[in-house]
Amino acid sequence: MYLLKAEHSFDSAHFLANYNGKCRNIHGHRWKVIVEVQAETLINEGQLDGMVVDFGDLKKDVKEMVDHYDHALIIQENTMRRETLTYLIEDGFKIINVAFRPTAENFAYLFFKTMEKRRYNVKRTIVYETPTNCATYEKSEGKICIR
Ligand SMILES: Nc1nc2c(c(=O)[nH]1)N=C([C@H](O)[C@H](O)COP(=O)(O)OP(=O)(O)OP(=O)(O)O)CN2
Ligand SMILES: [Zn+2]
Repeated sequence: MYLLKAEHSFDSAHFLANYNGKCRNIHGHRWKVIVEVQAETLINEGQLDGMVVDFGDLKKDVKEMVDHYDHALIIQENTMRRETLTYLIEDGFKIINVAFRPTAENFAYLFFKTMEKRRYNVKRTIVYETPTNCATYEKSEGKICIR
């Protein structure tokens, strides 16, 4: 099995609503995202001969995906007063509403699914929220139950 990795980072702020601790406050991270794609065989012709996928294409797609969140305030829907949100938007802040709690786990899942939609055979995605905290999402091996 061949495994390729691409990595990109973005800076953004978030907060965890209904969290009993310091992370309930708006705070920022440099999020590091690692995407691993896999293949059993290599392409054996043309420009991509000997490759799973061109690193350049993979890196470009990972960058494009994460750049959307760069220098934004990421807010879970309905966790901020409508007026506050309106003022922030009116004052020109980059706000991204998400339907999920913005945890490393949920971002790992989101990035996994996004890369799958882009037709990559994704093995796993890893999201570092801090240099030492990361969450991984990976396809679990299908279990066959024989009775
Ligand atoms: N399983 C998860 N737990 C937490 C998440 C998460 O995404 N998944 N996120 C947070 C907060 O966003 C927080 O920013 C990170 O927590 P923490 O480890 O406290 O980060 P610090 O680097 O600030 O820790 P210090 O050791 O105090 O420096 C919380 N939990
Ligand atoms: Zn955080």
